[in-house]
Amino acid sequence: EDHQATFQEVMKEASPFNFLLTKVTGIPAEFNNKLSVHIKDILSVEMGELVESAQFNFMHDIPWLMEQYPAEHRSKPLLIVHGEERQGKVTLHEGAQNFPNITMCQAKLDMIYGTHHSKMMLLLYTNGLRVVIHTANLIEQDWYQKTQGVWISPLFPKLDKSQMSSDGITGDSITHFKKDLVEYLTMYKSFSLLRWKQHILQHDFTSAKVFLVASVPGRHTGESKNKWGHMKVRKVLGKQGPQASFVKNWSVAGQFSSVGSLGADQSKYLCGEWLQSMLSAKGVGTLYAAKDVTIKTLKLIFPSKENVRTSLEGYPAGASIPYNIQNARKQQYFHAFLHKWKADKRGRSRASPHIKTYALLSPDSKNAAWFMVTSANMSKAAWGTLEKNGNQLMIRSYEIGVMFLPEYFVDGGEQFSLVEDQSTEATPYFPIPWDVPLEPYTKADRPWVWDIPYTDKPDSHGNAWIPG
Ligand SMILES: CNc1ccc(C(=O)O)c(C(=O)O)c1
Repeated sequence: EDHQATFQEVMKEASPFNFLLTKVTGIPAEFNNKLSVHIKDILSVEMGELVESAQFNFMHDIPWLMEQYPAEHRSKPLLIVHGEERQGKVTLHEGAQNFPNITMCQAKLDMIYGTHHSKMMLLLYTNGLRVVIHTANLIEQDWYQKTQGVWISPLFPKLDKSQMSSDGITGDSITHFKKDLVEYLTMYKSFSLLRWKQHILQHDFTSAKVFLVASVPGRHTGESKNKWGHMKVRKVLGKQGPQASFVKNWSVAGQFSSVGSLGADQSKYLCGEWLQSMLSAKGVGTLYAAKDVTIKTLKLIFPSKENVRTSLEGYPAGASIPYNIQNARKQQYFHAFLHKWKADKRGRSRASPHIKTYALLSPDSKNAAWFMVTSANMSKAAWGTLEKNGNQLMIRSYEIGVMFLPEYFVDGGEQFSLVEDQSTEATPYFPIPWDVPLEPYTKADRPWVWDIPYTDKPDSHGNAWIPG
């Protein structure tokens, strides 16, 4: 229907998961009315009267970003948290020079090839604080015709002084979201984020039902090894995840928009380390030994060349899917796990995915034991790689995401339904972005690779792709 859902209606419908997709230009209105938001909705006065905000991201078009705030919010203090250096930093500061309300925070990138990839908004209102964790850069192109994910926290009310304790963290939830977010911000060792750490400490996060899954650059050892990247996932799933007996022959789904170098064969990193964390469960360490992993155990969703060619943007969508031929050539084994991007249910099969999501799927793909939306692509830089005989987790980039576990939304909950009309009170429907069952690549399909030419078939705008 063409009725434009108000943002309050959208947020009501989104509860309790508050996991939405960005609106897409050029698809039928019904798909933009259902669990969809634009950045202007997130920053609107309807969400609260803004006092100040912080925008963590990889790419910031500051004049465009300022336009997304309503006029009455454009003079409020805004902290831009970025990882730009050298000329990139100069260009970013130039974009901010006309806005006296803007302060810059350059995240330290001590590990070579690391990026400040985290995408998060901290929104302080007169009546509380909200956290938004998402997957879109702060540039118009990322909010136009792509599939992007957005988690919008509940409004966290201010703690009154009596509830504050001098030591430790008050007003946290059983998922320790507040404590983990404070620890994440602390890792920046930045004075401007100290202010935001205080704001967070002063608010009541007891309604936060998600787990924070983040990455910070460094070589993490001891207890810190399990605080970040895929080892955080391993810890959460091992302690609070599904019962191993319940998910014995379930499959890990991984959906992402870029791929790093994963090593010479699957038994090393992909199945030997990363998947071992994703397959973790209560009761046993992990569900499968690397040698037992088959294409039934690991289902990866990554745009094929055809997905990109026929997308709303055409081949230029591929400029945001930086999988290079050098890595693709070295890891042909990876392509055996690949499935097409398909999102008919959400009207987004042609909205090229920039979202990154992960899940544990039942054998019939009708249920999930957990779901994650994050900035982290399929790479060692993002998730970390174990070194020193497994005693150290080396991470290059900042990443941030949230994980949904059923029992934190439904008492005794064990699974989410992925099929809306088969959901029940005990098995609530979780609005995943992509279609199930997943569709494997055909023999003719190839993963999108961004640095080779495609002149055989024109894209949806009649153009070829000839990288510079
Ligand atoms: C090297 N830089 C990037 C690589 C991949 C991505 C992605 O999210 O897929 C992004 C980004 O868009 O933040 C940057």
